[in-house]
Amino acid sequence: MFDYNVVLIGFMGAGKSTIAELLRTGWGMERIEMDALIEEREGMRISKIFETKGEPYFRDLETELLIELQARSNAVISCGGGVPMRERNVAEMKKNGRVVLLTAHPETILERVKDNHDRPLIENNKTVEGISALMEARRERYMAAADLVIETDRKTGEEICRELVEKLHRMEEEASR
Ligand SMILES: Nc1ncnc2c1ncn2[C@@H]1O[C@H](COP(=O)(O)OP(=O)(O)O)[C@@H](O)[C@H]1O
Ligand SMILES: O=C(O)C1=C[C@@H](OP(=O)(O)O)[C@@H](O)[C@H](O)C1
Ligand SMILES: [Mg+2]
Repeated sequence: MFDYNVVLIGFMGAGKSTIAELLRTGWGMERIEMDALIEEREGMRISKIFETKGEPYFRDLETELLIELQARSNAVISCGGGVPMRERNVAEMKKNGRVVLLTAHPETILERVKDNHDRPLIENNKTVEGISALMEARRERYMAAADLVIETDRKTGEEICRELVEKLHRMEEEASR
């Protein structure tokens, strides 16, 4: 469908993994889930990697994986929420990808993540205030990395996918004019 990768970024719970799966099933794109690949290779859940090896170790794995993924195309790459915080990572994802930022308000995020316990960075402060603070700290880098921004509050996954595909096609048309 695309001759590049679609790279999904955004805060935890913005819907990156969900939208990647829908683009796989509904649009036939190959789905690459960075967190799942890292878990598989390390033989450990993300929370266990943070606990036993530390966050910097995990961040290095993310960078190595992104570099490796540049060999792909027409894949949807679902990043972990922290990936765009490293400038090097953003440079990598832009080499062969269009970067799509999914956003949602902290209240929506809290509702979506409250019953999941595999997000170590928010596990100890799962409140609107805690989520807002981390979101604010990340906003600037997220926006700087994005080629396209899609708000996800009160939209279904299918609606978000349709909007994403339409906007990317429109971007291509405009670029080719
Ligand atoms: N548009 C949406 N509307 C309602 N719930 C959603 C939506 N997108 C994702 N979710 C739910 O929110 C939770 C987190 O989504 P996920 O795709 O894992 O986010 P991310 O990968 O960005 O952390 C999941 O339970 C998912 O089913
Ligand atoms: O925002 C982050 O720093 C993280 C987000 C998580 O992925 P999701 O965004 O898919 O929850 C996961 O990579 C890890 O817990 C760190
Ligand atoms: Mg995810």
